[in-house]
Amino acid sequence: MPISSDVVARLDGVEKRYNGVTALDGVNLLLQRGELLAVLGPNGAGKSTSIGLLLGLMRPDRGQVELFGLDPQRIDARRRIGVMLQTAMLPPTLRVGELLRLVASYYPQPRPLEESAALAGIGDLLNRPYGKLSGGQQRRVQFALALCGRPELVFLDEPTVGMDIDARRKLWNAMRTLVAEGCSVVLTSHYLEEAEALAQRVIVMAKGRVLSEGSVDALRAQVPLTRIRCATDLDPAAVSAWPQVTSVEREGARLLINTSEPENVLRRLLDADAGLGALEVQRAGLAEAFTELTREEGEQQEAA
Ligand SMILES: Nc1ncnc2c1ncn2[C@@H]1O[C@H](COP(=O)(O)OP(=O)(O)OP(=O)(O)O)[C@@H](O)[C@H]1O
Repeated sequence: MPISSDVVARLDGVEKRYNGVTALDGVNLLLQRGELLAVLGPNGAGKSTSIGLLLGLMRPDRGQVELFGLDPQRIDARRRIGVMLQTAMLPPTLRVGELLRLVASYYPQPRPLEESAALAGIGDLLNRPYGKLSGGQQRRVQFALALCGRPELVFLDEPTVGMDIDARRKLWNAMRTLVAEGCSVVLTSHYLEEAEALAQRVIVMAKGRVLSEGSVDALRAQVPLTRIRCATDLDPAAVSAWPQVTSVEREGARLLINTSEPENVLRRLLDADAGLGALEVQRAGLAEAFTELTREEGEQQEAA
């Protein structure tokens, strides 16, 4: 079947094993032009392996891998991507401006240096040797290197680890700018709020398989939980035995209740405790959906 030119990256029925360990077990993934796809999953889920295959760093045992419809090891495919991996080995004595010029020279139509520096918020670091920067500053330089070639597709593997909140927000804005320019982004992250804030589409992986795929809203809807928080003297163990209560935690004087039937549980709470106060009711976020999905997967595998 011909692949639409809007597909920039594709894994099709991909299997990958390392000495008997199955890292990917039949993974399908399509990335469209101009979308930000977040790949989520617990440690060992297969996220880095999926990215490594798309970067041509390794070959699949089965299935097909394509970048812009080409073999990912082809130079004409690689010139269209930018990459920020979890670890970067960059020469510590080179100044940031020199590094940016060097990496930009690999690309046919790079961004002007000032534009890359402004997007990554490193305008004041250009004359500093890379090795003398803080961890968070180095991450911002690595981000600038990923986007300096004006790539059509950027891979960001846990890009905001080690950044303070301000730097993280700035990087989020820069990612939004890239996407607005039509660039596609593959983002892996352990910060679920990052996926929630940025992603058009989310893939949840566990144990080498894709468990769920869709928008953040669709993923949330798969786990229709509501979170009730209130100050009460009720016994958490008793509340957790009520029907449709998924979990109960104590947070100081408050209880945190997850439920699929918030109206019924609220009615019962108010009846049971006339002194109940500080009530908050909130739809569960991506974090709860993600925990629920990966927990179910673990239980199914244990039962099998
Ligand atoms: N080079 C390797 N040799 C042997 N096993 C490997 C190798 N790389 C990955 N694995 C195994 O493959 C599986 C998937 O690993 P992968 O690094 O893709 O997961 P991940 O989702 O990126 O995890 P993390 O969130 O911890 O980065 C794991 O069981 C891992 O131990």
